[in-house]
Amino acid sequence: MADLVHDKPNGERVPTVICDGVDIVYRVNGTGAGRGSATAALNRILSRNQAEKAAGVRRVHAVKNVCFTAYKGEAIGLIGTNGSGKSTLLKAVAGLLPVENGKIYTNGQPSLLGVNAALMSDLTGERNVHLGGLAMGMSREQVKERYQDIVDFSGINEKGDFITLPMRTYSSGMAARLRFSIAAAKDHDVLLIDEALATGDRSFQKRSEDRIRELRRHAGTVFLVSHNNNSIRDTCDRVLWLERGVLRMDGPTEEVLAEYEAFTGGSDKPKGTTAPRPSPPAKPSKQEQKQPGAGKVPLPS
Ligand SMILES: Nc1ncnc2c1ncn2[C@@H]1O[C@H](COP(=O)(O)OP(=O)(O)OP(=O)(O)O)[C@@H](O)[C@H]1O
Repeated sequence: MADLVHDKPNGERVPTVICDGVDIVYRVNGTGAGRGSATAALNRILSRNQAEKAAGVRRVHAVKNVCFTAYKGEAIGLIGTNGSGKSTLLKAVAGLLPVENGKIYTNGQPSLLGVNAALMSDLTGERNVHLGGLAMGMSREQVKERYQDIVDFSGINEKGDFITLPMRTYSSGMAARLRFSIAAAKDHDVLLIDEALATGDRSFQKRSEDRIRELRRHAGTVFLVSHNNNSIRDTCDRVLWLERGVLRMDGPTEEVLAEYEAFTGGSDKPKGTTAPRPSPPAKPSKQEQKQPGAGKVPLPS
């Protein structure tokens, strides 16, 4: 990953993430074919692809030739039906997955906040706030200073003194709220949020959305993966729509959501899931037209 320029005094938009022709491929071992030393010997003389085939490695091409540029101050929604590559792309931007082809450039440190982000279930919420804060790069003093705000934001203590109980006693929603609150306590250069808003009650979602807006004001870039189109509407001004690993559309939230909702019939499942149907034509947005490679790409059949 390369570092980009930090600030432009002439008011030009500052890029924070550039994805340039990114392909991401998972390799799944143990899908049945050859084993043992004969295979190992064969692997040495075959090309990588042939060797993987011989060893029973299945390739899952999760993200295909994705190009976009994100700028400081943007909140970008990532949408698409199940298995379309949203989480995979987010992990790659966070630097947690290698790319097969292409490049990802980031300006500043990306932080991935997933609902599965690891906190220690045997430790109390309080300890997790401290450890989580340190793990995100806050100093001890900063964590101490922000501790009460984090707990208040999470709402964990609204129904009793839960913060001093081990996290294994929390409901999944409570745990997800605490994770979000810890991550949101810091100003991030690039904050990547995977479904965090899907958990928690409406008032917590509202607080989270407000906090995302605040993070944007502090000049970061926020990516939000969500199946909740209303959260995307309330939070994001730009949306990337991935379908079967391909960037299908990149543009203003309303334009992209309108096409997406026509495609899915308003829900997250494409209409007529029993038989494949041709997708409706979607116009590239003005923004897409300006950004090479960020336009609509035909889906593979
Ligand atoms: N660890 C993995 N190993 C192999 N294949 C994987 C792995 N993780 C994801 N995939 C595959 O990659 C593709 C994209 O998955 P991904 O989780 O990125 O989709 P998604 O859009 O985030 O889905 P969802 O909306 O259901 O969370 C899917 O085909 C999935 O089966």
